[in-house]
Amino acid sequence: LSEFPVDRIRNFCIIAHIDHGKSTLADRLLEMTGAIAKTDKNKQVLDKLQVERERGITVKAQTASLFYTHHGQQHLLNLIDTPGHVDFSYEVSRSISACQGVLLLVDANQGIQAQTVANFYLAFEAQLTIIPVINKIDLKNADPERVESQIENVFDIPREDCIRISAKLGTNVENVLQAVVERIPPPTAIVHDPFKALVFDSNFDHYRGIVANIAVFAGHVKKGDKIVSAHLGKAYEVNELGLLCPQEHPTQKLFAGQVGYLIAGMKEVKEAQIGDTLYHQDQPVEALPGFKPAKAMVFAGMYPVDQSEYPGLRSAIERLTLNDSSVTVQRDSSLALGAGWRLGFLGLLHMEVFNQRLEQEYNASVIITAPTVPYKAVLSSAKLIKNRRGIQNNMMYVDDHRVMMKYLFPLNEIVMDFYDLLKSLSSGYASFDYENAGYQAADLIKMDILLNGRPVEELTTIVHRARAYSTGKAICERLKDSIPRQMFEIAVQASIGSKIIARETIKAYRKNVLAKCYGGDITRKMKLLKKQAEGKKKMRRIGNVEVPKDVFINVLKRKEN
Ligand SMILES: Nc1nc2c(ncn2[C@@H]2O[C@H](COP(=O)(O)OP(=O)(O)OP(=O)(O)O)[C@@H](O)[C@H]2O)c(=O)[nH]1
Repeated sequence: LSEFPVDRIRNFCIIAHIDHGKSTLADRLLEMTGAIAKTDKNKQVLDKLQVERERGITVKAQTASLFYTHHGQQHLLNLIDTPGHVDFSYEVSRSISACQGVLLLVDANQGIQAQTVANFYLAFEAQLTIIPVINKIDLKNADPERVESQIENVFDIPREDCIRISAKLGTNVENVLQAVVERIPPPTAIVHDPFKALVFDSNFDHYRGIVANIAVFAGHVKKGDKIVSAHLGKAYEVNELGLLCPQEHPTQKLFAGQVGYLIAGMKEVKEAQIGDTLYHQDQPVEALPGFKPAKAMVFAGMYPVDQSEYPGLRSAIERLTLNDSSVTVQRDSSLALGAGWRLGFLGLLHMEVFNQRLEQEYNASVIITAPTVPYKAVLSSAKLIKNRRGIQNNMMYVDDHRVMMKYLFPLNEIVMDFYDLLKSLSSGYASFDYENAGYQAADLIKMDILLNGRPVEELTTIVHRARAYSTGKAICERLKDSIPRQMFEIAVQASIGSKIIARETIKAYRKNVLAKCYGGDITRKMKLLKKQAEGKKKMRRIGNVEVPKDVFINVLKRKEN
């Protein structure tokens, strides 16, 4: 690929509420531009991570360069697929910074939802061209008329701008490609200026070191060039670069306006900061503004199951945070668990996904403590919504049937399971998004959970005084259900200071794994014992009690009717 005329380049992403069909539309766009073969097996091709495939959600933004001929002229369209879940909105804002336009995708049946609004404002504030696309018009209950009215009401975009499609069947998807070329402006990149690129994503490859995804804002870069990263001022030689189609496609050069990948002998995670600027060694440029650091909302301790695994886990966490820079990491240590880290996440799903990626991509086994939210402490010594200490702030009608309400909530009330509950109470109709509203004074106390008298650090929580008894009781009951019976009786207690406020008992029981091996087959015996020992690795010892490690998260999820 030689230099591509900048006026025939378009950088865009698809933004939408979760499940409105971004990844499916991306599949169709890839097929129609020949980036991937057209088969019925193309399902969410850009969702490459194992966790994405298992959960059916997009976690990481992915990039693909597509070639599309419009009025006889070849255009280069750089598509960035973005995640829809509220916990991953940081990825959305990063993607947007490399684009000039967005496809705002709305489900023809569900209409505008919480993340549709949040993502719209991200794009709107960045002054991008917004193309409204109404998806799933093939559904029996599709009501594109109504969704167009919502788009007019809420976003002030004329209904004539909307494109009605079915990403699943491919209906009208060609019109989307045309609109991308016709409505979105090309990047304002200048090919003759000195090279300047934004690192908008990076990941660690076991064989090649750090692979940075870059958007070239000016000039060009080629193999063998000496480049500098503005953040550390360190120089590197470019070993490889190319386009993402969506597979890596090595090229000789990358030019202004293009988006691609670059490998330049960066070995350490801190060398490829997301938001960093790259330039030629002999032609320094002013660094780009970079990104606002993501604000962690949920914190949890993370420890190796065995302290000997500490160094391995440290490098796994470092490499994974390179690919997910919204996670904050601080070293921490605990009497019971040894050396570890305190990690900050954007939400609970984010934390679970991070944990799963550590296990799947880095083969790491970790103990994660119960998540907490930040509190500011002063030391001296209605439904669902009323239950969660919510205060209504404002309300706006999206159309006759839908209302958007804003509430002020204590973060700890919504972090664990509010989203799941809201969904089930409203049969899936309600949707939810949040932003930080600052600290507020509240009557909070510290509650400990004890197993046979030993406090379980990971389950210590801060609760509202009025809710201490019911929460303590519920946690004890859930612990009783989730801790397997052991050879002795276990007392499960909740306490405030020295006062016990709830108690459950787990009866004794002996699990003899050898019971089924009648005779003396020693290898079989060893196998079973080894299996049991491996099972125990997933356990954490508190005093003499073995606790399965997933208990720590599950126990704190509330179940309300
Ligand atoms: N009937 C119908 N179903 C569709 C259409 N487009 C997508 N879907 C379905 O909607 C579901 C969600 O689609 P995805 O493409 O995974 O949605 P997404 O917005 O990428 O979801 P996240 O990446 O998790 O945010 C899948 O089951 C798709 O098959 C469509 O045009 N018609």
